[in-house]
Amino acid sequence: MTETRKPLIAGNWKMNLNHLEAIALVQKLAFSLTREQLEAVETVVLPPFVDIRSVQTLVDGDKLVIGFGAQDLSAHPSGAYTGEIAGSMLAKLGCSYVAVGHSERRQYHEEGDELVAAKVRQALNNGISPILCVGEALDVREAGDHIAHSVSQLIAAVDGLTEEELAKVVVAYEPVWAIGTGRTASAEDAQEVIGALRQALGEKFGAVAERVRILYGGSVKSSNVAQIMAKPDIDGALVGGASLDAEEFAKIVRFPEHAGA
Ligand SMILES: O=C(CO)COP(=O)(O)O
Repeated sequence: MTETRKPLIAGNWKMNLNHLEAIALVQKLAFSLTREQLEAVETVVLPPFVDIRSVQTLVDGDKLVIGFGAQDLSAHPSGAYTGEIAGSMLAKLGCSYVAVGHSERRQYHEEGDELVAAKVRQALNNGISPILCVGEALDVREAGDHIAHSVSQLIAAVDGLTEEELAKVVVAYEPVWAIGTGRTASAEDAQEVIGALRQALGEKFGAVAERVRILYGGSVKSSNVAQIMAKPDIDGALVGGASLDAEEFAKIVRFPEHAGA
């Protein structure tokens, strides 16, 4: 974390919580966090598509300083793509962010680098910041190729963007072996890869790389977030399981207050 990039804590709910449960969670979150805390740390939820309209109504109605977005979007602008959701539809709902290239999409829906790049393009074309997820599986890490693998996923997805577009991208380093396993990467391991990601962006795009926020994701909890956030290149967290509990998620957002952690 550095003074120049605002910390971002985003909760990826995955396929959990219906729209009523979504309202309840966001309300609890709003009660648990002060305006100062929400202004110090940008706080975002990524609910399932069907919850977004309800979350939008609550956030707008109560003027909450909580952002929201989606977990995926179509690579196409509109048309005969049954079951898909266009970036323009998400923009109309007030989404500020959309996760792109999450390892669960790459793994279970066979999303490759080309498709991920097209989704990044669609997000930016609609004024939405993609949260671009990259990260290696266990076999890749054991082979010592985790940096090359993650850098390659990143560069493939941002190739061709302008500096101005890149500045709107949020990157999330999520090692697959740390997702939902309770096995968090050490803060040093996360910094190693995230530092390399920023360096690769710097080599390709120049100084704008210093403005790109790069998050860590994988078993982040209130008990480990402060150590992770203490690293210079880590600007926030993409939180899965722990974001489904309002009190725990609020504790994560309050990481600057975790004394001496
Ligand atoms: O995949 C993740 C967030 O996108 C991380 O999930 P967990 O926090 O449940 O490990």
